[in-house]
Parts: sequence; structure tokens; C-alpha cells
Amino acid sequence: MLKVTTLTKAYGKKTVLDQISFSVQPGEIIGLVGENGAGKSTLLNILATLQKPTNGSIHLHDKLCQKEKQSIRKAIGYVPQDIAIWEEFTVEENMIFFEKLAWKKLEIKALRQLCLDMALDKWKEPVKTLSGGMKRKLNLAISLIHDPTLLLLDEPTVGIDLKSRKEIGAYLRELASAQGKMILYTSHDMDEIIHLCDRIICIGDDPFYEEILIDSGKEILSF
Ligand SMILES: Nc1ncnc2c1ncn2[C@@H]1O[C@H](COP(=O)(O)OP(=O)(O)OP(=O)(O)O)[C@@H](O)[C@H]1O
Repeated sequence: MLKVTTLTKAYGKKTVLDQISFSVQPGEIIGLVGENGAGKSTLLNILATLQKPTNGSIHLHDKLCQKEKQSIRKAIGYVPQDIAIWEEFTVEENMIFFEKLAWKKLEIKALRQLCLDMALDKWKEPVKTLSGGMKRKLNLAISLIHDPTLLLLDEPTVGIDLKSRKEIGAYLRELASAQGKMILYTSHDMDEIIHLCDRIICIGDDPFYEEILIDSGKEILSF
């Protein structure tokens, strides 16, 4: 379980995240929404242990993340907004490269299966020839190499076509329900958020998001 308690982040005098508390159970997909600059990426960065909170605590599987950073990182898969893969390498070479950096080792067959699971079959193609959607799928596959229990996805489907979005959504649902992964997911696509997520966290002062989600039937937490 992930437990976030009264988490606050300030940059100088500006408080971006103010006393945020929530928990995530295995198998849950949580949507994070809010206007540009509301603090969604900041929250994901803090959960990924890449930034320190100003106050508050985060526990993952009962371990305090601020204290046990190294072991906590093994349980986290993080896909930032910007695609971070080698353009000149093939899909296969990228997967092998990142497998070498991962703490858990996987056979090539298993690496390939990770890509196939999300309908990415261009194994021998250079990444520079892939579409944006395929690159996002590869980024996601890379984040899964070490079999994390917590997946943090910052706009994983931005700018990609409906079919690829549906494929990624279906795969995330499968990861949550079949493998019990906890997924935190940001998107500006409210239909996608409503369709995919079990619960939704609205960040920021603007009530706009809460208002348009109110009829979704989903549990909404606002901060
Ligand atoms: N290193 C930093 N120093 C100072 N301010 C920062 C820093 N990083 C982010 N901010 C500010 O914190 C606020 C939240 O930024 P963040 O990127 O988390 O928002 P976001 O909700 O992810 O936005 P978007 O939807 O545009 O991706 C913004 O006002 C941003 O300018």
C-alpha cells in the first residue's frame, strides 16, 4: 500500500502542494487531475523520491520513503512526461540497455513479451522510425522491466491516437487487476480518466475539475 500523509511542497514562498493525504491499495488506478501548474508532476516526482517534500510523509509497503530511498526505488516505475529513450537504437537495443541498468534481470524473451503485451511489435525497428504512441509504449515497457509495484505515469497518452490510448489503457487495467500494481496516472483527458481510474485526485484551487467530474460516479479527493 502507498500512504501519503499531509504532504506539503513549497518552492520558496509558493506552496504548490498543501497537506495532501491519500492512500492507494494494490490493484487501484488513481487519476491525478488539475490545471497546468497545479502540482501534478511535482507530486509524482516526490513519490518517485526525485524531489523532497517540504513536510509530510510517504510510506510504501510500510517503509518510510524519505528514509529508505534505495530500496523504495526498486518498487517504483516512473514514466516522466518527456520520452527518455535512445532514438538511434532499435526497440530491442533500448530494452536491453535499460535492462542492464535495472536491478532485476530479464531474459530477452521476457523483454520482448513486455513490448508485445502492449501491442508494440517493432522489435528490430530503430526508435526514430516509430510513432509518438509507439515511443510512449516503449517508455512504459522500460519502466516495467524491474517489475515495480507502484507505477507513476505523467501523461503517458498525451498526443497519441485513440487506438494506442485504448491499448495502453487496457494494458494498465490488466497490470492493476492481474498483478496488483498501484498506478498513479495524470492526464488532461477527462474521458480517459473517468473510464480508466478507480478514484480521482483533483489538485489546485480551481473547482473546475471537481465540477466536471462530479457526475462520473467516481470517488473524488480534492486538495
Ligand atoms: N524547481 C522548481 N522551482 C520552482 N518552482 C517550480 C519548480 N518546479 C515546478 N515549479 C512550479 O510548481 C508549480 C507546479 O508545477 P508542476 O509541473 O508540478 O505542475 P503540473 O500540474 O504538473 O503542470 P502541467 O499540467 O502543466 O504538467 C508550477 O507553478 C511550477 O512553475
